[in-house]
Amino acid sequence: MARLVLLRHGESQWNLENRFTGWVDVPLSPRGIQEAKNAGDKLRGFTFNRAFSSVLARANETLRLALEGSGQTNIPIEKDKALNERMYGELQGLNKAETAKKFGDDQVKIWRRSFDVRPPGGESLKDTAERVLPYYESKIKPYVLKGETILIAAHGNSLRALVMELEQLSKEQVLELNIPTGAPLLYELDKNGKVLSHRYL
Ligand SMILES: O=C(O)[C@@H](CO)OP(=O)(O)O
Repeated sequence: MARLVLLRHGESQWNLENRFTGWVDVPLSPRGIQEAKNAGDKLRGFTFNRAFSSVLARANETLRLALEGSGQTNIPIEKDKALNERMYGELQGLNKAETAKKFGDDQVKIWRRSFDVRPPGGESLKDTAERVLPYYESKIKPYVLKGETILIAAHGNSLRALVMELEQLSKEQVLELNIPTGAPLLYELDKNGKVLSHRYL
C-alpha cells in the first residue's frame, strides 16, 4: 500500500496580510514557520522514499522544516513549477477583503474557489489542474504504484486540483474545498493508485 502525504505550506506573509498571492514568491510568516515544524512532529514515524515541491519558497521551506522535524533530511526531492500555486493574475498583491468590497463576496468566491472561472489575467482551478495532474501522473504516480511513501509540499490550489482528482470530487464539491496551512493530509492508495482512505494527521 502506498502512502501520499499532501502538505500545504505554513502561513505565508501574504496569507497573514490577507493578500492574493499566486506566483509571488513570499516567505513564511513566523507562525508559518512554526506550523511547518509542527507538521514535522506529525510526520515522525513516516519513512518517506521521496518528496516533491513547487519552486516557490514558502513550499520549499515548509518541506525543509517538516522533513527536518520528522528526522529525515536525506531523501530525494524534486521541485517543479507544475506544483506552483494557481497564478492569480491581476489579483496578485490585492487585499482579499478590499477586493470583496469592490467586486462583491460572490464574485470573489467564484474567482477563489470555482473550477473553471479564471480570475482576471490568471488561471482557473481547471488551468491549474491541467499542469498539476499530468505532473502527478508522469512523475509521482509511478512511485505510488510501487507502494512508496511520498510527501508533496505545495499550495492551497495546486493541492485542491490534486485532491479533486484523488477523491473524484465534482465541480460543486470543489467549491467548498479548503485546505488548511501546515496540516498534513494522508492518503492510502492501493496498487492501482486508487484511494483507500484519507485523513488529516
Ligand atoms: O492567495 C493565494 O494564492 C491563495 C492561497 O493563499 O488564496 P486563495 O485562498 O484565494 O486560494
